[in-house]
Amino acid sequence: MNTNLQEFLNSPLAIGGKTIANRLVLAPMAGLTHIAFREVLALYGGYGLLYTGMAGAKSVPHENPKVSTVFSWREEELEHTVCQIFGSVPETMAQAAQRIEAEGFFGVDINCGCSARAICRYGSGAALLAKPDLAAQVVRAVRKAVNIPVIVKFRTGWKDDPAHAVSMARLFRDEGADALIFHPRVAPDLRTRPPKWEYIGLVKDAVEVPVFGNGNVISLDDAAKMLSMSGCDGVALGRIALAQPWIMAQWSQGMAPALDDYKTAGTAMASFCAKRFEPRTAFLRFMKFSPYYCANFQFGHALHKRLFAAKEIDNIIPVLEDFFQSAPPLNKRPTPGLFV
Ligand SMILES: Cc1cc2nc3c(=O)[nH]c(=O)nc-3n(C[C@H](O)[C@H](O)[C@H](O)COP(=O)(O)O)c2cc1C
Repeated sequence: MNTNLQEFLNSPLAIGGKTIANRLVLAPMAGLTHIAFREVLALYGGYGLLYTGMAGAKSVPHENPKVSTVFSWREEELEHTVCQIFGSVPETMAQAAQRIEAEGFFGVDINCGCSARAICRYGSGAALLAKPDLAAQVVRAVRKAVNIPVIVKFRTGWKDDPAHAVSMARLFRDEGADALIFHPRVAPDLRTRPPKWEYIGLVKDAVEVPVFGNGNVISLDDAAKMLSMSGCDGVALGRIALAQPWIMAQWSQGMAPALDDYKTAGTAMASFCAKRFEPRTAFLRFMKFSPYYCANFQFGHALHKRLFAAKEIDNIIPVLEDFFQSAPPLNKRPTPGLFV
């Protein structure tokens, strides 16, 4: 373990009027970074910030946290959890941000990166990168509405043009964003081509607010390379945190995972999904997590099939118990076909 890197990851960082204790952040992932998965992460710790999945700004003011699968939390995680919203109407985004502040979240994040058709169709997510004036109005309205940190997560844009990313970063900063998470891929590219980490340095150099780099960081070497290439202030981890929920504790605190941790993470995810969601939703949420988790194992495809065939959340733990009987061999890096 590189002690300088570990020290850096554990160094505090000011975001707006608040400070995070550690530079590793869970990236938002819809249907995945929900209350149950964040409880799995909390078994290990090692992070500075957690994220919800994206929540529709229109529905946030009316959400009931007791039944919502997106807008729900544990009290003890609120102070280090950011709620991400998507939308394109400045007043609606501002109202959602006010509810998020009133509930006690660390901050609010504006989604300017999601390129799914269902989101972009209404001008939200990455569609805002094609409309800088509207994006500016959205960030301005949210900034005016709340005192908590405002973060913007965004991509390069719709073309492979780093100058556009730099100008959007300046625009977000000018409108009052306290930090940025930058995923240097063009919007139409889901995750097929590698992200261009060299663009992260351009964004970092353009603004004074903290910039978190994101995209394809799987190993500690990847994190070290992204940080040294770009000088960014921290790293946001998506899929690897799903596959290995201890990864942030491993990198920042030297936790050493054993095969038992793989079993514990899977069984904890199944029981926390069962505790938080209705049985059908619990099973679907577990199955959304399953490919990333199964990507850890040499026979991951077979495990994924067995979990799917289990059909109900209550049948998941017995499948996992059986799978771990034979000390399943691990992959060095997650299987690409599952880790999508
Ligand atoms: C299934 C899935 C859902 C995602 N949902 C969101 C989302 O709700 N909001 C967002 O800003 N990014 C979302 N992302 C993008 C991730 O936050 C992250 O930018 C991307 O996965 C690249 O990081 P990684 O290589 O560390 O996974 C999602 C990614 C995945 C795989």
